Amino acid sequence: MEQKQYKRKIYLEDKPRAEARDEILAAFLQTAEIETIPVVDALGRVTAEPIFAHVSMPHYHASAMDGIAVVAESTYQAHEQNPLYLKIGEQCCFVDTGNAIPSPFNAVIMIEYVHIVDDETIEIIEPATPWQHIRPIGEDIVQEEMLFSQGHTLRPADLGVLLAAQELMVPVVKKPVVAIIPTGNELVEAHADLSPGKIIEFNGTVFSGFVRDWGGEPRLHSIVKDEPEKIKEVLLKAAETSDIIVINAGSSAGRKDFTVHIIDEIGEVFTHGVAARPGKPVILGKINDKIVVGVPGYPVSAYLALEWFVQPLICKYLGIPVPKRQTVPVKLGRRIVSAMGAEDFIRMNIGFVNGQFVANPLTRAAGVTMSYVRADGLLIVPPNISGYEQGDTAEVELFKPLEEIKNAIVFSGSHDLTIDLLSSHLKRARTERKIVSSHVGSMAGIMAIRKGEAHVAGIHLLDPSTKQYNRSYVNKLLAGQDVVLYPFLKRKQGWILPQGNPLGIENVTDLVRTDANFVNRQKGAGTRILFDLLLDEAGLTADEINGYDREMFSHLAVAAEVKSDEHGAGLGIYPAAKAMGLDFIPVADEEYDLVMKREFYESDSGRQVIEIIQSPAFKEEVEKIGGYQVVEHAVPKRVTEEVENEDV
Ligand SMILES: Nc1nc2c(c(=O)[nH]1)N[C@H]1C(S)=C(S)[C@@H](COP(=O)(O)OP(=O)(O)OC[C@H]3O[C@@H](n4cnc5c(N)ncnc54)[C@H](O)[C@@H]3O)O[C@H]1N2
Ligand code: MOO
Repeated sequence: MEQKQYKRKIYLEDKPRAEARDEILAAFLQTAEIETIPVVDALGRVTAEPIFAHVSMPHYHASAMDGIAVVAESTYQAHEQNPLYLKIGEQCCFVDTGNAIPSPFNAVIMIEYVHIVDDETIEIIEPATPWQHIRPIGEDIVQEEMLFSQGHTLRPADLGVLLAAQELMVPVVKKPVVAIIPTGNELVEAHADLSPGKIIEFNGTVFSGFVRDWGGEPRLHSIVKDEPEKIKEVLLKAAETSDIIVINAGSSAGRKDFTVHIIDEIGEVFTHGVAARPGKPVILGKINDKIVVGVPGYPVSAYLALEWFVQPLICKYLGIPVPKRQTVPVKLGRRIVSAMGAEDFIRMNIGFVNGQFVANPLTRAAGVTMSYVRADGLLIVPPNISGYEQGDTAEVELFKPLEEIKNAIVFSGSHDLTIDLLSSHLKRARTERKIVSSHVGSMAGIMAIRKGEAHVAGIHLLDPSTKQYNRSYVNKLLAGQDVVLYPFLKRKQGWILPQGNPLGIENVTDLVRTDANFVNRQKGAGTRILFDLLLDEAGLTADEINGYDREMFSHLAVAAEVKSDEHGAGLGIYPAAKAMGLDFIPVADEEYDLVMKREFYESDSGRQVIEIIQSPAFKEEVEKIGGYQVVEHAVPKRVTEEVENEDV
């Protein structure tokens, strides 16, 4: 088949998000269909009509207590000094909670206040009032009463009410069918063999989850190749069989991004590009009166665009308001820059430190799904401001319950595998506490403690002048603060080398001798400081090292680089080498310690962290990783006292 040539679309619009949304909402004319389904299947569904009770509850006068049923008026003389004797079966009868009250009785006396004299007689010393301890007909639900109006989302207790009122079937709004079409020649199924350029298709599954959560019925199409005729065919089919169409990727300016042209050809395009980042290259249009939402390929952009445009469509169809997230004011731990003219959606970590919520941005790259997965909330920077200064207060939409955020232990500084282990041990201990960590490096971790933005920081900073780890930095940067430096781990730092060490590298001089392609760490990283010290000790300079300027931000990234290069070499921790199947030659024992404010250290959370660290189970697991040793019987030292005595 001959393929039509489409011109690349280079410039996108910057339409305000609300305007773009209102346009498609106005054009979305699907009338909701109604279906009548069994109540037992109706959880989360939206009522399509008002629902009235078929029967009352209770539908008879029922005893509310275990006891005896009496005629109230016949008990009025009963008194402590004047006990009244009633004949069982004639003047009273036994009833249990829920039993029907036989005629002519009209009150129940609880069994605790009844003295059973013999098989035929009971004695009471207090009168009963009419209808006491009786649930009259319709106490709960009256026949013909309106139980729910239309547009009500059914919750578990609502289903109980419907069954109790003998409403067995319930008319609900049919779930709008949302076609989800992943496109792209590069996409493969998750089980496929991977080669560079191949991308696992996962957006479709994420979209399906969102659609289901919002009350729609997802229909996930198999991967469609970047062939205009094929895409056209699938879109036209979807327009016949679904209420809303979502097409993924091909929304931008790439050579194969022709979705917009296709929609334009077989339908109408309202919008191509909204003033929001990420998520800008959205396409909104319609095909045969069905709204089509073209969401960008990058996952985070896609999730956001789906929430902006598909959720409101589903809610409109169901006749319910778009749910809003709870918001909370937070202090910003970092400066946030935002381009004017567009909204910025920034995923944030939020912690509760020193009585206030502190939030830090996660990466803003739209391809990093973990930034969405890890986020506690979303900061939406309006289009008319250029960002916030560090320390400013801003409102953040919450992804999680506030309580969960309040219970989080905010971990900053340099990340280490063992912190994830610590986190999982906290979970195993079934506490409500958990660790949220932002990996900012040792120096920034100390600063976070200083500014009261983190509870604990992991640090490994070698002081070249003293050749000691951590202490001098804490003394200097946290002078005058009541903090604890907790010796935590010794971890092996060493040369990370290709398998079999083809260049025969054993020390820093060998790097120069063999002209190896060194992979460095970023400035401020503990490993970088160690490397500089090794250079210095060997009397070498940075410009003698091939690759000194090639900076990676993690041990694993260094190992990954070394793995891809026969002549590569890096410095890092053993587990990174092990993870990539590389050789490792130990160079030094690095001290990875924890810094925390004394207030935290002495709090329940702090104590629990220390308890776990000192537990044999934790130590064993850490040491099993290899290259680690937990500092035995680590006793916290009072840094403050030393600080006070030191000239800093
Ligand atoms: N020259 C320009 N290039 C790009 C622009 C631009 O304005 N000018 N915009 C960038 C932005 S912003 C975004 S967002 C993306 C949007 O790209 P497309 O919608 O055209 O999508 P693709 O290029 O096909 O894919 C991008 C990327 O997304 C991932 N992806 C795609 N589909 C899936 C899927 N089903 N499951 C998982 N992941 C998926 C994948 O990593 C793709 O590489 O364009 C920028 N470029
Ligand atoms: O704006 Mo794109 O949507 O950053 O990722």
